[in-house]
Amino acid sequence: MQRVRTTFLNIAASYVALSSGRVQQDLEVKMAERGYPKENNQMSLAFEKLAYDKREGEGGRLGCTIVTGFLGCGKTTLVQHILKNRGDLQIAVLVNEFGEIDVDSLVLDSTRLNFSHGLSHVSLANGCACCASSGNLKEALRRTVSCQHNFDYVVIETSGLANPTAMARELEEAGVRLDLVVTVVDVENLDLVLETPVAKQQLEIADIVLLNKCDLVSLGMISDAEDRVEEATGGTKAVRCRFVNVPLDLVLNVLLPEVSATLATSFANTSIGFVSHEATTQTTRPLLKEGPQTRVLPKVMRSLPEQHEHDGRISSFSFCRDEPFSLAAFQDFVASRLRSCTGLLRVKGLVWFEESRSTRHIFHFSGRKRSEALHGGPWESQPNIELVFIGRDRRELEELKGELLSLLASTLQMPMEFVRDRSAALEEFAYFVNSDSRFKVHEIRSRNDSGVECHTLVMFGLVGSALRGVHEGDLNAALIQTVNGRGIIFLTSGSSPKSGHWLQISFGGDMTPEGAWCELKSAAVSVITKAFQGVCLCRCDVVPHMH
Ligand SMILES: Nc1nc2c(ncn2[C@@H]2O[C@H](COP(=O)(O)OP(=O)(O)OP(=O)(O)O)[C@@H](O)[C@H]2O)c(=O)[nH]1
Repeated sequence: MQRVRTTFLNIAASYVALSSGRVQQDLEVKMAERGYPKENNQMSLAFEKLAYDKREGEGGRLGCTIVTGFLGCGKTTLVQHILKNRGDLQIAVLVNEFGEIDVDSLVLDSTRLNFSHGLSHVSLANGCACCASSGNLKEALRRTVSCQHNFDYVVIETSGLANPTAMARELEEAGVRLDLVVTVVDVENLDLVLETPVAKQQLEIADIVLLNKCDLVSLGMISDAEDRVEEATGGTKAVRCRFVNVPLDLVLNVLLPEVSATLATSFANTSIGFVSHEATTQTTRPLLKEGPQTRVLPKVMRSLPEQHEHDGRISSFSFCRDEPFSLAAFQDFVASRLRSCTGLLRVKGLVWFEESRSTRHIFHFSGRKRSEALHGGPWESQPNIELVFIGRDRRELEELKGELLSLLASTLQMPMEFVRDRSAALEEFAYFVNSDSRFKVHEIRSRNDSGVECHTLVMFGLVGSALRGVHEGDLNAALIQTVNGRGIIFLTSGSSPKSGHWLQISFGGDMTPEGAWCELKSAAVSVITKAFQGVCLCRCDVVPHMH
C-alpha cells in the first residue's frame, strides 16, 4: 500500500533579531506599551505573539513555495540547503512522503525539532498527497497558519510521485499564498523524467526548474538538457546547480537585500551558473518581495488542470529491523545486486552496520543507479534499519525483500571461516594502502571473536596537502563519489565531512583486496589530477626550496 506522510518541521526558532541591542530595545519598548512581560523566555514568546498579531491585523497571508521533482532528484537536499542558510527567516516545512517510513523527516531530524516546539506529526495515509489525503494537508496547513511560532514562510516538499496541482488549491483555501512551484530535475535522469507522466507534469507546472546534479554530467549534456527542459515547459527558466546550491531568493519569495548584489555578481562570474554557499548566507531580516497587488500568479494557479495521471505500476515496500547488517555483506549487496536491478527507482533510509554499531548511516540509491551511504552521526535513538524501496517491478521488489532478510540472517550466523577470511583480506588491503604515499590508513577496526582478534573494517583515504590548499575531506568526498559511481565496489563514509571524511571498506563477496585496490588506485588518479590542477606538483611541503 502506498502511504504518504506529512511532517511539520519547525527549525526556525532562533531570534537573531532579539540579540541585536537596538532591535531588542525597540521591541522592549513596544512590548511594554502593550503590556507584555519582560522576562527572557517569556519575552521571545511575547515577541512571537506581537509579530503574529501584527500579521493578523494587516491581513497578511503566509507565503509558500512548493518543492517538487521526480524520485531522488534532490528535493530534500534543497530543503536542507534552505534551512541551513535561512538566517533568521522562520520557515515551516511540510514533508510529504511516498512509502511507509517518513525518511526525509528522519534525515531532517524533524521529530526532535517538532517536539521541542510543541508540534506533532501529521500523517497522510493511503494514496498521494495531491488527492486522497487532502483533509490532512488542510489540517497541517491550518495548524501552520495559526501556529503561535509565527512563521515567515512555508516550504512544502512533495513526494517524488506527487503532482502538486490539487495542493495549490488547498493552499489557497487554507489562506496560504502560493508564490512559486520549484521543480528539481536530476540532469542525469532527464530521459526517465520525460517518459514518466507524473514527473513530466511536475516539470510542466514549474515556475522555475533547478537542473541539479550538474557535477555528474558533461557541459554538452547540461546544455542539451536545458533545451529539452525549455521545450517541455514552454520556456521556463532552468538554473544549473549541484547539490541544489542556489540563492534562496530564487526559490523563496523573500528579498534578502544584502545578498542580492553578491548573488548577481556570483552568477555573472560563473561560467556554468554554479553559486557558492557563501553567496547565499543572509545577514538581514527578509522582506516579502511584493505586495498582493503586484503578485504574479504561479503557473499552476493560472491553469489548474482538473485531472492528473498516476503511474499505477510504481510500488514500494519498507524494510524495518532492529538488528544490523554486516557492512561486508551490504557493500557487496549494493555493488553486485542493487546495480543489476532493472525496475528499481529509489532506495533511501537509515542503515545500521554490525562493524560500526555506534554510527547511523543514511543510504540513498537514486538517479542512474547511484548509491551512497553517508555518515549520519551517532544514534540518538535505538539503532535500527529503516529503508524504503520504490520500483516499477513488483516481483523484483519482492525478491529484494527476501534477499535483505537473508542478508540479516547471514549477519547473525557469521561462520568463523568467513570472519577469518575477512580479517586476512582487510590486513592485505591495509598493506596496499600503507605502501602508497598518496593514501593513508586511518584506523583498522577489530573485534574479539571466540578468543581470536579479527579485523572487521579498514578506514582509509587520500592524503591532502594543507600547503597547496587541497583538503583531505574534499579529496575523499570526491574519491568516494567516483568509486561508487563506477559501480565495481561500494564504499561507505566512515566519518562526517567535519572529521575528515574517511572511507570504509570490508570484504564479504567475490571482490579481492587486489581487485579493490586496483579499482581505488584507478579512481584516485582522476580525483587527484582534478584536485591538483594548476597547483605546483613539487614536494614543496616536504622539502623546503626556492621556486
Ligand atoms: N552527485 C550529486 N548528488 C546529489 C546532488 N544533489 C543531491 N544528490 C544526491 O542525490 C540523492 C537524493 O537526494 P535527495 O535530496 O534525498 O532527493 P529527493 O528528491 O528528496 O528524493 P525523494 O524524496 O526520495 O524523491 C542523495 O544521495 C543526494 O546526496 C548533486 O547535485 N550531485
